[in-house]
Amino acid sequence: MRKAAGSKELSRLLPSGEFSWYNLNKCLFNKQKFGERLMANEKEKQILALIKKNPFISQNEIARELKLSRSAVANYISSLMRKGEIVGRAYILPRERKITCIGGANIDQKMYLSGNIKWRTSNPVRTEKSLGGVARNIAENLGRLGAAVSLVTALGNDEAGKWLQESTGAWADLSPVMNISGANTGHYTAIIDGSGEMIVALADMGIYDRVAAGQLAERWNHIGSSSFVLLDTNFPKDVIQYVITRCGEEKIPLAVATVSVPKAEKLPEDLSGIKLLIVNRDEAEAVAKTEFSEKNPLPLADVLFRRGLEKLVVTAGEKGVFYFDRSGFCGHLPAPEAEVRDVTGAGDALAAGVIYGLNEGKDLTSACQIGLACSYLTVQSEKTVAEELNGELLAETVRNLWNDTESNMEGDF
Ligand SMILES: Nc1ncnc2c1ncn2[C@@H]1O[C@H](COP(=O)(O)OP(=O)(O)O)[C@@H](O)[C@H]1O
Ligand SMILES: O=c1[nH]cc([C@@H]2O[C@H](COP(=O)(O)O)[C@@H](O)[C@H]2O)c(=O)[nH]1
Repeated sequence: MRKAAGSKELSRLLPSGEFSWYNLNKCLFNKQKFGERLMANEKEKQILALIKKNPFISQNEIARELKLSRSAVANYISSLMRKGEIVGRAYILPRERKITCIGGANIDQKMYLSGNIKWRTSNPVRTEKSLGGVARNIAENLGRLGAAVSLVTALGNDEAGKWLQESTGAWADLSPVMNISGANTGHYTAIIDGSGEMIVALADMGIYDRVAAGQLAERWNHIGSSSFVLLDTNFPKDVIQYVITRCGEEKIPLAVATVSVPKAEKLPEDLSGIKLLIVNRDEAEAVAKTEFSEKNPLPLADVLFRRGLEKLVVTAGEKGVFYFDRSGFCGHLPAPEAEVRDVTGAGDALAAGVIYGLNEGKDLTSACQIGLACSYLTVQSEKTVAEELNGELLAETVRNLWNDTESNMEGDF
């Protein structure tokens, strides 16, 4: 028989399977220690189960799941390593240069009037269908530019979901898509007047309310290895909060595009964790609860920086973009004059271009020029994402539009 173990040695013996009567008897002399040990064993078992399920799980994730502090998790893991229950760590690969877009994928139905709308009577229109959804549009734009991109969205098991899956699969990795049974894929209906401007749009997107933070957590292996994440505000508030918190904790650059005024209001008070917020003027006012003035937009930017935001891009239709960095740098670039056919998707194209530029290491001014070039191509197309967009056309458009312009227009209001 083994030599009697002291209480310290005992703690090493207990979980390793060598649980003899002798050891147990010794334990009974120290009931309190034994009780603590059992609790520790329970936690260690739970930690082991989580690691078996996901060998890449981080200590922060374990801590969150088991409601422990990260340092307590670290202690349990050291103990498990000493006992040989964990023999080493999974290799952590460098972040891939992959952009993950999280949010909506819809079918867009656009009704084109030949002139102005006449209310309370029927108006003749021409109807077109195309693929939409802010996160999906941004993913397709990025894919067309040649970026490695993936899309985390929610699709119904219907014809629309099938169409979205088949067509967007050409531009983005759709392996993290969530299929929601019994829900209709999102639909967006817009009425466009004779000048290409949207008069009103209707969003039938109840499917996004079925998305829960747990579904994002299950996909975090995929999301967490991205070099940039884009989140739109289609999903519920707690899902938005979850992505912002995790990207902040794990220092993953996160851009948020706000979708619409009602959906912009889902953003939390604390914006730390967001590297870049892309909003139009109305959405900017809704998030900041402050008036946006083109002559002096700094007070609005300042409100958002005080809430933890790092960079802000405000799109202003034909007036172009206003951009700001918490460091105090800011600028304005007008939109290139274009023959507008349909503005749908122009904001998403702009967001895609800015994210593409930042992911390529460009400064904010150059990234905004890339964004404006993308939206310039989009407003001239009836499609929500310009079909002719590719890396070469973008480079040529940027050269043609910005070659003779001073690119750094700091403080120019
Ligand atoms: N009438 C227009 N003429 C030229 N460019 C436009 C026009 N409308 C929009 N754009 C371009 O699309 C971008 C986004 O448009 P905006 O209307 O601000 O956003 P959203 O479509 O998201 O509401 C603008 O910054 C601009 O570059
Ligand atoms: O509540 C929403 N409204 C609209 C969209 C999408 O927004 C796009 C239009 O973008 P923009 O605002 O840039 O025109 C459309 O493809 C539409 O499907 C969305 O995802 N969620």
